[in-house]
Amino acid sequence: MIKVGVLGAKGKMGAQTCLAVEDADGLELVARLDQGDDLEELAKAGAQVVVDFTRPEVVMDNLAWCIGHGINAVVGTTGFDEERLATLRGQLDKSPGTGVLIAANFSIGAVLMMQFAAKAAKYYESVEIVELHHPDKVDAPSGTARRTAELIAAARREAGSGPIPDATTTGLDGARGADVEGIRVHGIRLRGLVAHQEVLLGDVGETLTIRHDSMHRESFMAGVLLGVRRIVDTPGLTVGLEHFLELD
Ligand SMILES: NC(=O)C1=CN([C@@H]2O[C@H](COP(=O)(O)OP(=O)(O)OC[C@H]3O[C@@H](n4cnc5c(N)ncnc54)[C@H](OP(=O)(O)O)[C@@H]3O)[C@@H](O)[C@H]2O)C=CC1
Ligand SMILES: O=C(O)C1=N[C@H](C(=O)O)C[C@H](O)C1
Repeated sequence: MIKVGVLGAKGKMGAQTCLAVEDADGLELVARLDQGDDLEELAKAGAQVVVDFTRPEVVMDNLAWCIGHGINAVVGTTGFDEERLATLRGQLDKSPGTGVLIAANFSIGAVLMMQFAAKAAKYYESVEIVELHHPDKVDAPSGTARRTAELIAAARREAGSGPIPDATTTGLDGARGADVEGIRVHGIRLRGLVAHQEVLLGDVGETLTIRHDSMHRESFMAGVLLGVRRIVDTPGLTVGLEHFLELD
């Protein structure tokens, strides 16, 4: 049995994760912590893996504590950039044997959407991302959109693609979305939505749209459970659930 603790257990994703872990073979839910709870409870409960679905502003402190205590972590919380990842690598170097998985999105379909978009990106002159979420989301752009843009930008750099055409010289602030490594990302917040994303690619005479929709938070749970099962044998930092899916 793998002993699992959940951070952010009263939140939307944390609560769903507790249900999934309780139902899963080979996993035991030993701690549910939320805002104001003492992280020491995780150690007292013997947690081997902590799943973090909290907030971008607290996740780094949570991870420093987990790594310092040699507890593996599966992280869905957003807000990761290269600087944060480098900090984690440095902490993990001092705690050999401990593993951390950072996954912008645990839905298998969303992982595929990101991979397909990165693969398609070099064939099209234009590419933009539209992410659509529930209005209670605190961060924008979404972690998924940011990661998708980074993957697309890397693929285009590798292929030697030119700049994306855009003749805009005047406009209102925000009208062309956020710029993530040269890729435009647009955010929609709408009651009724959960988590959705479109990657639009265009070239002369044609467009390709790659869209993924999470209609329920259960869509993330297969990926979370896979992450929990794999991270106990995967020391160091893993960025992206694709590394635990045999995609090639
Ligand atoms: N990777 C993925 O597949 C997915 C990632 N996410 C990401 O996960 C994160 C959480 O999303 P969601 O569940 O919707 O958000 P919620 O706001 O519903 O839940 C977050 C929970 O964490 C609690 N919390 C805040 N600070 C701490 C702390 N220091 N220790 C423990 N708990 C704390 C919050 O309490 P309080 O409300 O009192 O602050 C709240 O209960 C977001 O960053 C979101 O983008 C979401 C869906 C899928
Ligand atoms: O806050 C959410 O809901 C989600 N957050 C993640 C993100 O920012 O990409 C994953 C998914 O989009 C749902």
